[in-house]
Amino acid sequence: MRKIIVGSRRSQLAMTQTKWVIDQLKKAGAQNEFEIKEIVTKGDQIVDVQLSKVGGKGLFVKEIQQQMIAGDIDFAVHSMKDVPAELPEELFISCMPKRVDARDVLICENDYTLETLPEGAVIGTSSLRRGAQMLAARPDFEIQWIRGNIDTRLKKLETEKFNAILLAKAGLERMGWTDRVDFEALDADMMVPAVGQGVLAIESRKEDAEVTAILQLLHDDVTAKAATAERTFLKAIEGSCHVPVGGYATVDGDDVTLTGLIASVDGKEVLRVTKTSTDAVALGNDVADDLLGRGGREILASVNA
Ligand SMILES: NCc1[nH]cc(CCC(=O)O)c1CC(=O)O
Repeated sequence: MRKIIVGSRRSQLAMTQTKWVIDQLKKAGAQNEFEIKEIVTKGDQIVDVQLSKVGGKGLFVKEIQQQMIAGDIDFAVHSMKDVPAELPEELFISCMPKRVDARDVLICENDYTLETLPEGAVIGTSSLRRGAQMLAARPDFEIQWIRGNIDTRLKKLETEKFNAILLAKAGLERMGWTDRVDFEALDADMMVPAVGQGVLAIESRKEDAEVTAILQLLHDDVTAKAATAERTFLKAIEGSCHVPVGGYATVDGDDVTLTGLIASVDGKEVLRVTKTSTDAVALGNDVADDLLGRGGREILASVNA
């Protein structure tokens, strides 16, 4: 029986996700031996810089992809959110396990809530999307950049000037920390989640039929349909990580409903479009076209200028 080598970033979240996938594969009947190979990516080495300024999310996956193409690892578990729209020719997302809660959460100091946070409260986030939507709801807030893994950010809430921080609920859940911290889940209408948030994307080589078959054990079609709509949307607007962009799809029977969002960094302009279709790809493109036509193009141009 072939031993499967699984590449993983060294971060706590990445290792937890990778171990979870291996565990689930075994529970679903995979007989193989799995070995985790830790990979330290450029993205992991850079701290305290706003990520969009140093090359963006792709930093976390590029080196993993290179090792996969070279055959040094057989698959890797990514947060879908961190996977760029375009993959290398040799690779594909062969499995998306069932999505967890896609919403963002607000974690406040001193038992504050979104309602009771004082005027001018300092909110920590590393996401332009979260910052812009927060400012749209509460223009008096001050957004401050915060980086580091989830644990580091939670510590910074205690030790630094932040009154609250914003995180993905999925990260807290996967770490098993939903009991450790008090959080307020933000409605997806008020805070449109990031494309792919809450989804795990397992990447492998297209030609590796054996690994593809094993990973199918965990694949969830509903999740894949929603992720397809969201990622088609993201690709169609050619959104970079320099622009606040969100996309969130839900599936009900054959229907997919997608909300796309483009906002200015200061949250003064927020464009949102929601549409439903049975065709996830057509829907992603349709929502993108609509948003671009309604002023999204101008926002993107002004940020990229
Ligand atoms: N940007 C980092 C990142 N990448 C994936 C998650 C966890 C959420 C997910 O899997 O979608 C997080 C943490 C966060 O955004 O709070």
